[in-house]
Amino acid sequence: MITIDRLTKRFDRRAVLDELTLSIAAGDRIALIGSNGAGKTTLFRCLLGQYRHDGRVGFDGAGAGRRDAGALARIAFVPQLPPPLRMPVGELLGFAEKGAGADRALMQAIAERMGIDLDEVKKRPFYRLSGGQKQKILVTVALGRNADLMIFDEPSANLDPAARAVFIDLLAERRDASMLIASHRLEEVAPLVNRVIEMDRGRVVLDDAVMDRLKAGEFRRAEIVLSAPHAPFALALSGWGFEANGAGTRFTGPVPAAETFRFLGLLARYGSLIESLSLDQQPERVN
Ligand SMILES: Nc1ncnc2c1ncn2[C@@H]1O[C@H](COP(=O)(O)OP(=O)(O)OP(=O)(O)O)[C@@H](O)[C@H]1O
Repeated sequence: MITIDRLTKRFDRRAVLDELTLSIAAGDRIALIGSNGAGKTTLFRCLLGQYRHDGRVGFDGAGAGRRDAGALARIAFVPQLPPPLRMPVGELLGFAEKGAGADRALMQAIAERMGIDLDEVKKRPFYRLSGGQKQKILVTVALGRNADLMIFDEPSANLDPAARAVFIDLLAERRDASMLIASHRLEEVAPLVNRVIEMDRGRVVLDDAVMDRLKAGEFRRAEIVLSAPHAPFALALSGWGFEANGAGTRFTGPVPAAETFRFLGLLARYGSLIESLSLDQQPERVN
């Protein structure tokens, strides 16, 4: 669907994307991870034709390097920072409907589930809404139509926990859609994706089509060594059925293969305590 070939973007001569090469196929549901400043947003902006760049971005193999309006219209994008739109929300929804083929009834239903009343906010200028309300409207617009690819840049950052859970459900209901989701909460988006791409300093450092390989009923054996005992960590791991040594510094146990990312997401919270971690590559069956 999209082929990115040696994409380089410089700001003030500094390469923020550095010969990045990647292809995205229909049906890919990608979690894009990487530390602050890794280049995720810049990649999206290049994909969407908002930045000039070196290298090529091709859609559907048609004239690599060319992006016509038609190709871009097939992408729904929810930015990390909502644009400062002065137009009333009702007008924005009208544009989505008439200009981008969004379905009014579907948007209404999505907004309701996200916990925002469209009738109540339709007269208000978009930029006057709260951060979470803006995000809910942008998600409503993005999910209110049948885009070929949905790109979300930290979509749940401003959402309250209830809306975040609904948002994840809404995405899970679109199992067949292609998605590219930048998130610092891998554990949250892991159940939605079939591919994880990690960026570091403008390059792809990991590209793993993992989830489809993971079969229900397979486990990986993990061993974690801490620099010091830590009661909250021990409690969290006991919930996963892990055993601890007497000193409370070495933990071993099974990780359901399909939950690998959720498990690693949990460990990430205790990163500074972890001295070593091993996770068997070969899944084993536990009866
Ligand atoms: N318009 C710009 N002008 C100059 N530098 C920029 C511009 N936009 C981004 N950068 C720089 O490019 C680098 C990558 O930024 P980018 O927003 O793509 O990172 P990111 O991976 O999305 O980060 P985060 O996880 O914090 O959202 C950063 O060092 C940032 O300061």
